[in-house]
Amino acid sequence: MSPRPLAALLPADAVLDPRFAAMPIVGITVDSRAAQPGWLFCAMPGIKADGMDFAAQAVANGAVAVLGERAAPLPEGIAFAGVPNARKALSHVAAAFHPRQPATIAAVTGTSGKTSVAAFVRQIWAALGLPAASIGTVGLVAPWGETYGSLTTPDPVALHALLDEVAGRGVTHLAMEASSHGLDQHRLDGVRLAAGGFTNLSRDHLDYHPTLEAYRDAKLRLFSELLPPGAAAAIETDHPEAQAFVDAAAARGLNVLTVGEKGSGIKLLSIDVQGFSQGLRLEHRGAVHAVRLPLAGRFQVENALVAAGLCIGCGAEPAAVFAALERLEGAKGRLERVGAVNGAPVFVDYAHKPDALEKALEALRPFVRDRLVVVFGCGGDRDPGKRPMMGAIAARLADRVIVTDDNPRSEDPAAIRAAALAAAPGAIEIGDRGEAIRTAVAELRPGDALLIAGKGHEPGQIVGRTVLPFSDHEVARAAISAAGTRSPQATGDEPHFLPADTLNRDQL
Ligand SMILES: CC(=O)N[C@H]1[C@@H](OP(=O)(O)OP(=O)(O)OC[C@H]2O[C@@H](n3ccc(=O)[nH]c3=O)[C@H](O)[C@@H]2O)O[C@H](CO)[C@@H](O)[C@@H]1O[C@H](C)C(=O)N[C@@H](C)C(=O)N[C@H](CCC(=O)O)C(=O)O
Ligand SMILES: Nc1ncnc2c1ncn2[C@@H]1O[C@H](COP(=O)(O)OP(=O)(O)OP(=O)(O)O)[C@@H](O)[C@H]1O
Ligand SMILES: N[C@H](CCC[C@H](N)C(=O)O)C(=O)O
Ligand SMILES: [Mg+2]
Repeated sequence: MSPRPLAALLPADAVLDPRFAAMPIVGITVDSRAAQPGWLFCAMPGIKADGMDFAAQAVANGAVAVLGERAAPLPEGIAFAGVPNARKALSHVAAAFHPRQPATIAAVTGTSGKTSVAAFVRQIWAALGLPAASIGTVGLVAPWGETYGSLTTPDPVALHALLDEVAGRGVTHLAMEASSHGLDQHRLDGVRLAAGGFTNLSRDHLDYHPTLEAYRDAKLRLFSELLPPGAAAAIETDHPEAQAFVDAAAARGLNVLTVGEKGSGIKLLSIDVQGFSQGLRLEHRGAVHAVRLPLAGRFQVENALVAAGLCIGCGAEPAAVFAALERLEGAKGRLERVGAVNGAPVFVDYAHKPDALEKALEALRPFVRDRLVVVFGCGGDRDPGKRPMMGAIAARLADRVIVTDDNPRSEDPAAIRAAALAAAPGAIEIGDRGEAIRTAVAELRPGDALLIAGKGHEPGQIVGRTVLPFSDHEVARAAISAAGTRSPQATGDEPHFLPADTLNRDQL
């Protein structure tokens, strides 16, 4: 990056000694360990630490300026920029340092469905011939390839570097996920948003947010503070929590488009389940559109409509948007069929919270003649209240439950499993996730279906501080081929318990 004068990077409420206004800044960071000569170190008051305590280390590494909420002793010649809110200021600085952004950016929030909606919005735009990308839990997905990132909403420095890069490479349309952490920590405050979407709200992240209300308020920020008046808001209105989002959006002067059975922007008139596809009748501005959505599960209808609403809200032609829904592909690891044993399909899914697990199991039930089997676990260092709830949902909605490890992180994996097992009578326990998947696959009979939930696209398993390479896809595929070679009657791909004429094999 070319150097920028320090004053040009700072928000209007920053206080800076004018001597330093023209100081050239060649890089920015929030991590003292990453600071380099000529950089600005932004000291964040964190959850575990206060970044200002590391200002001296940043300076020792070459930082020439420090931004923060409180002054700390700094050597002569080092600039200090005082700001009232360091996280807000960081977003401003990052956006000023990496100035390019795609012209049209849509952000989606909600407890479940963000990754799916972001993928769908990107696919719809691409189908309309627009250079489109998405940023979220599965990383950056761009016309030239995919780059995995670790956060759903990257921190502002990483986020704006990415926005600048994709805009520079010709992307004009970008869909991104707005996580509650990201909204709460002002990670998106520097993003120029054209539209915002809301899917649903249920229990999640209560290890971080003190209450469900605080969690909801973080998500509301997208509509009440971040989207500029006149921007579009696509809101799924079939959930009771939706009203608060509609009210916030209306109060902000947004162009609200509600979607769903109760929606008035895109009204869902009917759903006709056709194998793993769904025939939808939709009403938009008085016209009725018939759409064959090539995805299973009621929840994917919700996601597809929010995505359509975002694209229409950003100016796309409605009929072309509805036509594009017919070619949507599910996001990686979201109710993704990875193969079949004895005709029993095996799905990898990212449900790691109660509502998502419930929706994923409900989505598969219509396709099961004998047993619905689920393998799942719960993440360590995350809201422990989710564990018994997920155990109870699995026991209620599946016929065979295997409780295994997800990402134990710093916790004792056996204690995490015990919390889920306590609410799941009849469940069996197999801690080793690979072994749990192999056991479930080996037992599959005609008429069964298997859901492997919780890790979706994740390429590793976090145990302690180590990330061990692990992929549900790879383990499941290996187990399926091992079962296939053992079982003479295995047919490979046909889930023969479904009427053949209702099948859409591409999506199975
Ligand atoms: C809980 C959480 O959100 N933490 C985020 C937060 O870190 P923090 O406030 O805890 O940082 P801290 O450890 O207290 O340190 C304070 C500051 O001192 C700095 N520091 C620290 C040590 C040092 O030697 N030198 C130094 O400069 C740190 O860089 C930091 O800026 O701010 C950091 C950037 O400023 C984020 O990288 C970090 O995300 C961590 C890695 C994380 O795991 N976040 C997850 C929970 C998260 O954000 N998840 C959401 C939701 C996912 C979803 O459900 O979809 C996401 O968007 O991914
Ligand atoms: N609209 C929805 N309602 C309920 N459950 C959903 C919905 N969409 C997806 N799910 C379930 O939640 C899981 C995660 O979906 P997705 O990755 O699209 O959501 P997300 O909001 O990005 O989640 P995360 O915050 O964990 O990244 C899916 O695998 C599926 O089980
Ligand atoms: N972004 C989510 C991902 C959870 C994934 C799940 N596999 C788990 O580890 O709980 C989180 O950090 O809470
Ligand atoms: Mg996500």
